[in-house]
Amino acid sequence: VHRYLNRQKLPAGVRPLPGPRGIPFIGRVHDIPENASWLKFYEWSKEYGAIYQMEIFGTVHVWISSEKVAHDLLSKRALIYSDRPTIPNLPDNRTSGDYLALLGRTETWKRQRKLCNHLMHTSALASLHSYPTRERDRFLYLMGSDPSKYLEWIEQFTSRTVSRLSWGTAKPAQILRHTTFGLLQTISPSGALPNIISFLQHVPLALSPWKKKEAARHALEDRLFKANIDFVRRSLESGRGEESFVGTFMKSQLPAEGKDEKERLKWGDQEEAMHVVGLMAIAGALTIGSPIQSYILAMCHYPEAQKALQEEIDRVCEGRCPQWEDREKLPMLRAVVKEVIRWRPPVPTGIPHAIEKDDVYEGYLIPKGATIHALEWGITRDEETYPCADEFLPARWVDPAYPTFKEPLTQYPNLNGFSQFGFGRRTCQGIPIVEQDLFLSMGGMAWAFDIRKKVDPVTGKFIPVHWNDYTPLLIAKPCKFDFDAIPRQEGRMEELRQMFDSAREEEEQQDKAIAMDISQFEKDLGAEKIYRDKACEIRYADAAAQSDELEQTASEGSSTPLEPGLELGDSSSEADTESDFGKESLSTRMRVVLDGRVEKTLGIEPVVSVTGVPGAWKWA
Ligand code: HEM
Repeated sequence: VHRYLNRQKLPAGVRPLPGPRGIPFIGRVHDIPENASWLKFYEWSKEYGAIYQMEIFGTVHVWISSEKVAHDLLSKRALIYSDRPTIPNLPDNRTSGDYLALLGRTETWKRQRKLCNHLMHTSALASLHSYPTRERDRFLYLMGSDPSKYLEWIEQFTSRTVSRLSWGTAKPAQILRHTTFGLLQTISPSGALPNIISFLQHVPLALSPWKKKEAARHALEDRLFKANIDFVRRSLESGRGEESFVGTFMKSQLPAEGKDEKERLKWGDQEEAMHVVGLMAIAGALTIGSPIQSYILAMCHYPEAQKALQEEIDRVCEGRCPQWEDREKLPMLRAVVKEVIRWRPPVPTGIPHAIEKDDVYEGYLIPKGATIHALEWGITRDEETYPCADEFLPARWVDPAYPTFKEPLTQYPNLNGFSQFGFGRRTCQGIPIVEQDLFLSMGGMAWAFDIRKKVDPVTGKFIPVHWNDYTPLLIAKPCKFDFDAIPRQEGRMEELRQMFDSAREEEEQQDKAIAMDISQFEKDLGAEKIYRDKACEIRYADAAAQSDELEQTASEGSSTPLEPGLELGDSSSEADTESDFGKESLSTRMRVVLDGRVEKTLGIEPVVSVTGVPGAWKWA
């Protein structure tokens, strides 16, 4: 009926957009695959064109697979294309002010966007950039110690870095991971049924498993953000705290001589800053792991690209690990960063916009209220802009033979204005963080390791690595695969260990000055999860110190002494990664090993008593 009435209203010469015809009422929901839906949307673009529409449960969805069309509409006509659709599983997303990226085009959104921009530029680029470097140093050593746990190390790297940037401490990182991956499920089309069958949003709380789960998750997130704000306030009062986004906000609120009162209060109140910084932390914890994982996947399939990158790093850095200050001299590293994002877009279906008024584009009607998707996957497959689009080809950014080449190479390629960060007034505000985290982590891995497919010890052949199996949520990440990360030179692990130790010492010094107490969250996640981060660190540091001994004991079989340290149950090592979120089976097995004997098998309670407050851990 909706379609029929709309057709009656079309002015002369205006047609509805082409697209796959749907079944009455449900539309086209039946043949959207649960996995890699972007491939299906892209396939339809081949049939119906760079802009087409389809209906799902009465809502018109418009899919755009061309950068030009996306710019024509989302950037040039931003006045009417900058709203966000309602997310059925989070129906107050447009008004509540909790998540800036999901807010409708309201005054709250405008104010929050300005604050986010202000915080990013006043603090991230100035004094905070030692955090990503320190966390990168820590990450490289953990990767080298046990590459099979790469998902855990990457998630620790991204969530710890963004926690430190946001609140000046890495302590909230584990809980942030937990609440953030829950939010991703809440908002993803394939994460919760009401997002597809939208009338399910009207099921009352008492009967809706999705609403109950989201309410519990949100309550935990709220407590975490309040505790973080409280910690930053105490840090500032004590004069011993570290720099952070929230710290920058609080300082801007302080009255000072000569400071105009209107200027002082223009960024909104503390509650609002809490949500803006919270969203920045959520975005950082959610997204940056995707390209880091895709980098490893690319290196498994393109060893020659890895060689070219290593050649540049070795030549420019003369044997040392690349630093952020080297960026002008490392165009190939910047090209690899950009190409990873193009090759495997982290947000392949884009974050949808909503249109506020009927519009006509090249004779086609785009109806008011439609959900508009810039299909990032499709945009990156455009052969005119990206010849051999399916290939991982960093040279396209630094070789004049390709259409994407741009000079000067001291500045380009970079991520500013890249289609993969969206369009118009809603473009991503996290690019400075993304650029730095990826430059440091990918550059560090290329310097430290040869990444390659694992060799099967029986057949002597490479174990196959998938080409394009990705997780189905809004932020897509490669499904787990096996690979080797082999230190490139003798002594490199020792160098990594020293970098790790110095990062850890620095953090311990900071914690000694003032540490955040996260014990109030033990009952929410279990102490094991919260403190695992610290425990892994100690275990791996100890393990490396005795690497010779370890090699020996491994060859001697099970009767040999165990190495000292804290052992975590196998399933716990990845229990909090995105793919495992929501599974209730948390391993609580922890063993303390001293003098080669199991001293104690610990559950949640004893762990607390052994570790004490985080930061006060002492290995006896
Ligand atoms: C690889 C990492 C990332 C990718 C690929 C990415 C991509 C995107 C995309 C596609 C959008 C939607 C743009 C649109 O609607 O047109 C977006 C929005 C946003 N991103 Fe990112 N992002 C990343 C990391 C980050 C980080 C680390 C932050 C931290 C500050 C961040 C903050 C934001 C914000 C605040 C918005 C919402 C802007 C608005 O709605 O007004 N992003 N991002």
